[in-house]
Amino acid sequence: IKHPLQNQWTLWFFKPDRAKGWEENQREVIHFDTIEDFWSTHNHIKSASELSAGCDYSLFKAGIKPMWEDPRNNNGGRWLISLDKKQRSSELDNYWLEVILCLIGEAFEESSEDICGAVVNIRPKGDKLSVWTADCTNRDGIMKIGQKLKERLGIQVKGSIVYEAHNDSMKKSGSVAKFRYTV
Ligand SMILES: CN(C)c1nc(=O)c2c([nH]1)N([C@@H]1O[C@H](COP(=O)(O)OP(=O)(O)O)[C@@H](O)[C@H]1O)CN2C
Repeated sequence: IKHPLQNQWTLWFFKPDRAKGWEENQREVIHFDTIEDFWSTHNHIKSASELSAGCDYSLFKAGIKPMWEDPRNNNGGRWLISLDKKQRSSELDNYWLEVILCLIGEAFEESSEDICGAVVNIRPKGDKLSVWTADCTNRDGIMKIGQKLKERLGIQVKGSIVYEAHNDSMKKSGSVAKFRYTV
């Protein structure tokens, strides 16, 4: 038999097509809930670093859409890890896999309840990884998740990851939303 995961997950792919709306460009790729099905998916789709500019992968708990407006997301926020251009070839794919393994492996213990999903954005100005949580006021849970992410990704630099509320990201002027927490 296959080894069941604690949660069911849906992988989404975003490809920017100006002829369609943002939401229409989010496509469900596959749904999985066993370790074996995760690995077979992971091994047969393009790696994040092979995607073209403007594309995203999103891995969210089944039933949660990878967008601010989903009821499970709209009071939440995201831990944001911004990479510089040269990290695409050296670290992006390893970081993305590690983030996925934290999610499906429930690495955040009791704070795993707050996890909604994770996103990787492939962008010319620098790729981004984010982990979305359900409640931007749950400081303890958010800090536990941030600490664990830094530890698992081996990120040493203080202040290198920031937590933004989706409400701030939605309204951001320019490219930087103000952040609520950092580790
Ligand atoms: C339901 N809905 C429309 C909607 N719902 C959403 O949840 C949502 C959007 N729209 N997003 C749109 O993409 C632009 C780029 O953000 P980016 O995160 O790709 O980052 P870049 O600026 O391309 O680096 C955002 O400015 C926003 O327009 C982003 N986003 C998450």
